[in-house]
Amino acid sequence: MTLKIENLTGGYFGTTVLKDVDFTVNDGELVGLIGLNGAGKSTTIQEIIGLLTPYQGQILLDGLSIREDAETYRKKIGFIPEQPSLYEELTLREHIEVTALAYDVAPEVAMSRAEKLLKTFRLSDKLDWFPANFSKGMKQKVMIICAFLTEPSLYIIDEPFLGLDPLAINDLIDLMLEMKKTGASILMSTHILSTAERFCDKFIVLHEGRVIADGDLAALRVKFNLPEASLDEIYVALTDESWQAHG
Ligand SMILES: Nc1ncnc2c1ncn2[C@@H]1O[C@H](COP(=O)(O)OP(=O)(O)OP(=O)(O)O)[C@@H](O)[C@H]1O
Repeated sequence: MTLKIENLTGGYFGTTVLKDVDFTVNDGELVGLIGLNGAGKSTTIQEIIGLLTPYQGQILLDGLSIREDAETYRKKIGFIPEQPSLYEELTLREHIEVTALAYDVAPEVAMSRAEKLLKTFRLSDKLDWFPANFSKGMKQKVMIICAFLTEPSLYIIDEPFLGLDPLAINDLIDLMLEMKKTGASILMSTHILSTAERFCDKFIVLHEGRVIADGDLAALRVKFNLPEASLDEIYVALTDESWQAHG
C-alpha cells in the first residue's frame, strides 16, 4: 500500500493549519510523524482518514482518493486514535463483531484473529465486559485489537504509546513489525523519539504545518550536518528558531 500526500493545504473552518504538505509512505514502511505540540500531526491524520477535506492538493491510497470511492478508501485504513472512543452499551465481544461487520471481515475470521490479539494484550477473560468501564490503557488495547483484526493495508496510529504499560508497548511494536512484514504500511505520530528512532524506517518532521524534514536517520544527519546525532538531538536542532531563521 502506498499513501501519497501531494501538496496538501488544509485545516479547520477558517483556519489553515497544513501548508503544502507533501510526503509518501511506501509499501511495508513504518513512518514516524513527529513535531511539537500544535505542529499539525493530528490534523494531517484527520485529513488522511477523511474527517477533514483538503483545501488544496490530494491524498491517494494506492492511487485512490476518498472522493472516487469513499467506502473502498476507508476500508483500507485501520485507525487508532489518541483518545479511545468506545460504545458505552457494547461489550468487548460486540465491539469485535461490529468492527468485523464494518470492515466486511467474516465473523469467524474476526473472532479467530481477535483471540490471538486478546491473548497478546491479556484481555481474553474480558470478552463479556463493557470496555467503557476499562482503564485508559485497557481501552487503548481494545482500539488496537479492533484496528488490527481488520488487517488493513494502512495503519494510522496517533500517539500509540500514551497510557500503555511497557509490556503492551512491546507487544504493539511486535505487532506493527509483523504487519509491516506482510506489506502493510504504518504512519505513526509520536513524541517518543527514542522508540521512533529504533523502529521507524523514516520520519516526517512537521513544524507549524509544514514538512521541514523527510527521510531516515542517516539522511537527516547528513542533511542537517549533525553526524552521530540522535533523532532527539536532530529534532531539537530542527525546531530551533534560530536555525529556522538562518537555515
Ligand atoms: N478543531 C479545531 N478547530 C480549529 N483549530 C484546530 C482544531 N484542532 C486543532 N486545531 C489547531 O490546529 C493546529 C494543529 O493542531 P494538531 O492537533 O494537528 O497538532 P498536533 O501536532 O497533533 O499536536 P499535539 O502534539 O499537541 O497532539 C493547532 O494550532 C490547533 O490549535
